[in-house]
Amino acid sequence: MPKVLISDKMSPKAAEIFRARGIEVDEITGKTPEELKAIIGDYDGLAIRSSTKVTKEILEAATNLKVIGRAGIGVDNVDIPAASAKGVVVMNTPFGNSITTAEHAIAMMFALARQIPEADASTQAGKWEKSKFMGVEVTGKTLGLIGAGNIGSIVASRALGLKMKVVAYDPFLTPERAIEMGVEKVDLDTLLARADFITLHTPLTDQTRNILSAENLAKTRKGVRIINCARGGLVDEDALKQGLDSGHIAGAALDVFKTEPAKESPLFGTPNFISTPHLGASTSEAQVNVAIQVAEQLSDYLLSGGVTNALNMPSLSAEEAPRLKPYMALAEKLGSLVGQLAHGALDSIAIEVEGAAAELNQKPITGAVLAGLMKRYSDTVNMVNAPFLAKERGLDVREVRHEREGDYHTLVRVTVSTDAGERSVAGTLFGDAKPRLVELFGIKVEADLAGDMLYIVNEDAPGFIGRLGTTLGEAGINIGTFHLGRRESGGEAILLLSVDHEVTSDLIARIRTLPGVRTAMGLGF
Ligand SMILES: NC(=O)C1=CN([C@@H]2O[C@H](COP(=O)(O)OP(=O)(O)OC[C@H]3O[C@@H](n4cnc5c(N)ncnc54)[C@H](O)[C@@H]3O)[C@@H](O)[C@H]2O)C=CC1
Ligand SMILES: O=C(O)CCC(=O)C(=O)O
Repeated sequence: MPKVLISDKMSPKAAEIFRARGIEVDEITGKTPEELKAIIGDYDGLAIRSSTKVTKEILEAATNLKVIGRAGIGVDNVDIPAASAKGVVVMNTPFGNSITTAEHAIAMMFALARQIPEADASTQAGKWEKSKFMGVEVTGKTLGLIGAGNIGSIVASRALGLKMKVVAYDPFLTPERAIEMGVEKVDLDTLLARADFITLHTPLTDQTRNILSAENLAKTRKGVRIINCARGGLVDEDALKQGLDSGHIAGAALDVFKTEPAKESPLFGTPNFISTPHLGASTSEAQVNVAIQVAEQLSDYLLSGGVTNALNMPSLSAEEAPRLKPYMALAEKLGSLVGQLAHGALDSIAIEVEGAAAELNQKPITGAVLAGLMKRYSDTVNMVNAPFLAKERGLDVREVRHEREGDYHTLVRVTVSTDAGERSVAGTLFGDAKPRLVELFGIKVEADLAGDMLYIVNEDAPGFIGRLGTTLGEAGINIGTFHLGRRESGGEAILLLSVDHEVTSDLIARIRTLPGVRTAMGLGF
């Protein structure tokens, strides 16, 4: 039974779902990195929010971990390259808290426009400072949206409903989508120059880090109000403080900080500065949404291989997963076979699917072929990290789809190019589930690829099989299955034998001395 750890505070719905789906679950929150490292090795899945930092060190200790699920959007607390390299799938729940976070940004905008937190504190202190708090209307004002994705577009729609004008800076926003959203697409400098309110909704990346730098803040209009409910690090906090102190910036609202938890900051106590402790996603609705989604996604992956919202591998629905399972087994075997048989430095690989296989999602098949192929380079390779490993090695991967059926109703063919030439193998599924090799280097052969095998290329001549049988018998090797293929009578023949014992180098050396043998090697599946 798979085991999942919930390491951040999450709606009880998550644990309920795991248990209902037959997954053992522990809820252990508030652990230090050292404490987490000590226990993570027990778990197949990890469900987190933003407090748990899944670093390379944690991943190194996570010897059984297969999947990490972020109940939320931002995954900057997960070392995704390290997870990918380890073959751990990383998923998020990209929509469950978007409305809630957009509403928080709008709430912050109103709080700034009417100085609600300060007016509240003053009133409750018995001051009744009616003339001190003069607000501004948002109607007719320009909202500058930096990042027009899921949350940004919800913020835009709410702002348009409030009769604001919305200008958006997002390099990936198409003109058509901008029209559909009812916003004006502008460049960053134009946004900075025109916006009365600026709200940030981008992930933290190398391109967005410090996007509101001192230099960019200086380009804003006097009296601008700034809201960040996305990620700390998007705004230069020192420059923001200076802008507030000088009066150039009329107000700033931060839900997120460069360092969290932000227990101290030069901004604290600054007039017209308001903050919340990363509450963007904190509504009961959003927390139930993300808890349900993360638990369903992790369960699907652990129980059936279904992949939804993964950031480091292609999606695969829970319905598709069982159909693809035998193909992945076939693909992995073909990748492994071609990896064991190919000589020289790998240059490129083509993965072709034909007939029924062409109706399926090809990415998982490709991942499985690459995992089989890369097994000879790494013990920890799987279909998640194999594409990354292949890329790292500069391997050119090509996917080809032929809808027509050939000799078989379904076929997967793998062709590798090395500096020694091209090698191709192909396999099918018998009875829709049994992987079977049907072609090896252009020669038709039918074989199961399982356990220890002997691969021999010889001249097709009478007496050879007898001599081989004697050699194997003398070595105490029992033959399980025997498969023969040849180009033409008297030409080159290929023998694939499954044997009950590991094929030693001594045995290979003896087989190579038999007359007519061109190649002999052991294979393992
Ligand atoms: N405060 C909180 O509790 C929460 C914060 N967030 C944060 O909000 C961020 C946005 O979430 P979504 O809208 O769902 O993500 P999304 O991926 O749908 O949208 C992000 C947008 O940023 C744009 N973008 C990327 N690089 C950019 C750049 N250099 N300049 C301008 N735009 C750029 C993208 O094109 C995309 O349209 C998340 O990455 C997360 O960090 C999300 C949920 C809760
Ligand atoms: O889980 C949370 O409270 C934070 C949410 C968040 O920042 C996100 O989803 O990116």
